[in-house]
Amino acid sequence: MHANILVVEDDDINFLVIHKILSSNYTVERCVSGDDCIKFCESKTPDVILMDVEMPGLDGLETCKVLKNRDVTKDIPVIFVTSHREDHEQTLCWQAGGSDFVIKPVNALTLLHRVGAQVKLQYQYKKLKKMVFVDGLTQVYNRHYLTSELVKRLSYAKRNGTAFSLLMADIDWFKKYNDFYGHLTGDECLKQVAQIIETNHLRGEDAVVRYGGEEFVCIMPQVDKYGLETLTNKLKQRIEEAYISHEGSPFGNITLSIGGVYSNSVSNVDDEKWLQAADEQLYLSKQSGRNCITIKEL
Ligand SMILES: Nc1nc2c(ncn2[C@@H]2O[C@H](COP(=O)(O)OP(=O)(O)OP(=O)(O)O)[C@@H](O)[C@H]2O)c(=O)[nH]1
Repeated sequence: MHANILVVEDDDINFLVIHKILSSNYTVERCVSGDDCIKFCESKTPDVILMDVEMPGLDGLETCKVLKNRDVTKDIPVIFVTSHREDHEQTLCWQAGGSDFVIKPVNALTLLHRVGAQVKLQYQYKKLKKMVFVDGLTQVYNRHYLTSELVKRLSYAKRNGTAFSLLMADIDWFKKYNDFYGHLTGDECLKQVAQIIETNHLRGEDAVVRYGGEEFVCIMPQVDKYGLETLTNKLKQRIEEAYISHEGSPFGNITLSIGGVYSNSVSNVDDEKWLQAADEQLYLSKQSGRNCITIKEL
């Protein structure tokens, strides 16, 4: 099972030993301090972290506590690497939120088994999460995901003073499409549209959600007004260029009406307000004749 392992270790020799043991089974990356590790996890999500307990600056226990307090990193299992064997030291590892620990000097087989167990658990956890949060027909996220993620993502953007955008897109005249082509072809059309929307979002942190029958929501952390305008225009164009024939529509092909809201520096973390504002913009697009985009600042 392939996985990315982050080793947080300030000592070169210790790192080389761990790297030698793990690198034939996993991709191994390194951070040399607690702060380095926290920064690393803001842009990447390792499957498992191997954390040295004793490091200058933020030690391994404190670093683990920070990771466990953040929504985006709290589910990454942390295995401590410690030279302490005392009961009290072991208790501290569990209390900091560690999933396991190995004693230095590390035994190669023990390390491989401990890491392997966490990788397997993480793989099963991700699979289960996908089943709960992914829409069966289109394979994009479902509404449960939006309910659980949107507030978290908005809070994160507010804490960091970053931009955020959200768009709501609805297929035009879709009832007529179903009436003309039948429900099964309608399902295929939904799958194709979902695919086009998803490939329009290349950043891993963007998320595409099937919000209703023929309605999709995209959440886009760190996307400002300019980014939202670019992405929505590109999406409208991509749907048009897919030329999905729609005899019941005055446009002759499948089109989208799009409503978008953005904040260049998030202050409002009320998810309902964001969705309602995007819905209002979508309504304006429908009112303006469909196949168009309406955007507003929140
Ligand atoms: N094939 C298929 N159709 C669906 C699914 N979910 C919802 N729909 C259909 O989507 C259609 C939505 O119709 P309306 O809400 O009237 O919207 P519309 O016809 O797209 O009209 P406008 O949005 O005003 O342009 C209904 O006919 C639903 O039955 C689905 O999973 N599969």
